[in-house]
Formats: sequence, C-alpha cells, structure tokens
Amino acid sequence: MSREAVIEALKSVKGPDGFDIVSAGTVRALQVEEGKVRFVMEIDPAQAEAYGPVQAQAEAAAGAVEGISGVSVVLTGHSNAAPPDLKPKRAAEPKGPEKIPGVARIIAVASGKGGVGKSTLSANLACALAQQGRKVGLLDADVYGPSQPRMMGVTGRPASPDGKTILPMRNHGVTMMSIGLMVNEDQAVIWRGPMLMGALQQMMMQVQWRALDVLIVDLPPGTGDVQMTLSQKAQVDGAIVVSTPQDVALLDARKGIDMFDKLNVPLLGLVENMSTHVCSNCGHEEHIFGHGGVAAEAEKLGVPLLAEVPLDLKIRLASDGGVPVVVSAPDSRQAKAYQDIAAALVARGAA
Ligand SMILES: Nc1ncnc2c1ncn2[C@@H]1O[C@H](COP(=O)(O)OP(=O)(O)OP(=O)(O)O)[C@@H](O)[C@H]1O
Repeated sequence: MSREAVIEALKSVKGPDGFDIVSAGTVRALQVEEGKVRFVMEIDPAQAEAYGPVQAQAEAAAGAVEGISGVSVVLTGHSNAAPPDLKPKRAAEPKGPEKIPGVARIIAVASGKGGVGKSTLSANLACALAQQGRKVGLLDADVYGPSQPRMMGVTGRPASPDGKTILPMRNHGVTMMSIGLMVNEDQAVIWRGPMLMGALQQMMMQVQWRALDVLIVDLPPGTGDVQMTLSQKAQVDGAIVVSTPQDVALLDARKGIDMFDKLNVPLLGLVENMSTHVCSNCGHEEHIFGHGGVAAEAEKLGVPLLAEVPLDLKIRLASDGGVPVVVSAPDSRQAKAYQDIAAALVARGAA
C-alpha cells in the first residue's frame, strides 16, 4: 500500500474534460496514512455538478487499492479555471499558495489531538504579540469547534457593508474572525467538504484584515482537510505544534509535525501545555501528565521548545471568561510563558 499505487489507480479516473484527474492536476495534497487516503480535488466551481460522479469514481479507485481501508475526498473550487483546450501538461502545473492581502506573515497553531490547549495558546499568543506592538490578526479556523469568540470575548455577526468583503471583529488589540461568528454554533459541526473549504477561503481572502504583521491561525486538531486547504491556498510561513506531555498526545503531535513537513511549512517550534500543575492551595508542583516528552521531541527534531505552559486554573478561568490571562493578569507567572513565546518569535523575525 503506497502513495504511488493510489496515484496510479487515480490515473484511471477521467474528469469531464476527458483528461485523467492526476495529469490534469485536479488531485492535490494526497496523503496515505495507516491505510487511510485523503486528498483534495481542485475543480472549476462551475463544473461542481459534473464532478460529482468523478469524485465517486475516484473514491472507488483509491479504495480498491490493496491495503486501503478508507478514502476521504474533498472537492474544492479554484477561482481561475484552466481553459478547456489547455494541454494536460500545462493544466497540471500547481497553482502556488497566495499571500493574503495586507498580511505579512501567517503562523498556524496546530495540535495532533483535541483539547490540548491549542486555542488557549492561539488567543494568548495573539494578545501577547499585540501587547508587544505587533499588528495581529487571529483567524479561528477550527471549523469543528470554534472557541475563539468565547476566549476572546467577541460576540455578534461580522458586517459585510458591500456584500463582498467582511469586516473582522476586534478585541484586546487583536483583529479576529471566527467561523463561529458566521454560523450558529451547532451548525458548524455538520459542515463538510466544499462548503467548509469555501468558508475557510472566505475567511482568509474576503475578510478585510488590513495591514497585519502576523495572522495567527487556530487550526482544528489533527491532520485534515482544513490544514491542507490552508497551506494550499495561503502561504503559511510557520507552524507551532502544541502537545500535552503524555506519550499518546505526542504520538499524534508527531503526525502534525510530519504533515507540515510534507506541506513544506517550516516548524517554528513546539509547546508543551499542561506541563506542570501548581496546586493553588499549597503551591505543590506535580507533573500530572508526565514531563519533558515534548522537550525531547523538539531536541530530536532540532526545533525550539517554545514554552512549557503550566496547567493552571487561572489560565482556564481567564480564557473561559473571554479575557486571556496575558490581558487579565499580564504580570502573572501564568502569562509569562505566553509572553516569552511572543518575544521569541518577534526576536527571530517570525512574527
Ligand atoms: N495551561 C492550561 N491550564 C489550564 N487549563 C487549560 C490550559 N490550557 C488549556 N486549558 C483549558 O483546557 C480546555 C481545552 O483547551 P483549548 O480549547 O485551548 O484546547 P484545544 O486544543 O484548542 O481544543 P479543541 O481542539 O477541542 O478546540 C479549555 O477549557 C482551556 O481553558
């Protein structure tokens, strides 16, 4: 079971233009992992209907490859479709990722699994960078559970005065946009495929971010379609991977690290969250989930360990209350870990 075998199988599938979907450059970001295949089919939106059966054939072709137990194909639209008479060779040339207008740099914050503190880090990092004088945007791309409106204390729907562009929200010195502000909270979880990709693209390209030094993107957990779409569509300058210290969390984090490697996104560093727990009554320090695993991984990869953030009630209460701890208690020990990450990124010219 190999990536090559899947690609070979997909060459038997023809698009509505008669060219096979691999040579035509329709198949993008193909990954094979533990018997599961994922890829994006980038198509002319006007041909979405015609591609329905092609998608089904592609799923069947990839699924028939020996050792493949699951296939996930996402149809996504590209804006400038190739003219129909284009030779397959030219059509296969990939369209490179674009800069988001006005945005100097993009940093993606990712995690291998959910609930490890990726959104908490994104919110605190964005606020800390703003406190350090950077013009910062925060894009909540966690389509399956957008939590930035709550963490950043933002409510209401973003306005669209001209019906085309969207005005972002702003709080704590940070310009922000979340998929949670565009749909009802319970709706976001059922979004799938092209609709979801369209929303992500809209948030990147149609939001009036204005001039930003850095846009922090809070990704959904794992290594899925959103991560692939983001790095295909926009030029991501660096990624931060968050993990808790347990072996199983680290195992998932490694998959995230591997994904960024494949997508050619430089890894800026790792963060160990919930590293130690300091008892709020007696001050006793305990490594509830173990300690040092993320540091060892960073050393192995030759990337910085950006911080070890403690498991601390104050951090949770602050985020749940809509005022991240770097804003509610900027001089606290709890805020320092996030401020140090921001300072390190600024010093390296990464933010
Ligand atoms: N260092 C910390 N100390 C205490 N609580 C924390 C810490 N980091 C995160 N939390 C809390 O843990 C919960 C999960 O954190 P968060 O939402 O940031 O994780 P996530 O990785 O973004 O999760 P998901 O992938 O589900 O969106 C939240 O209630 C948050 O307040």
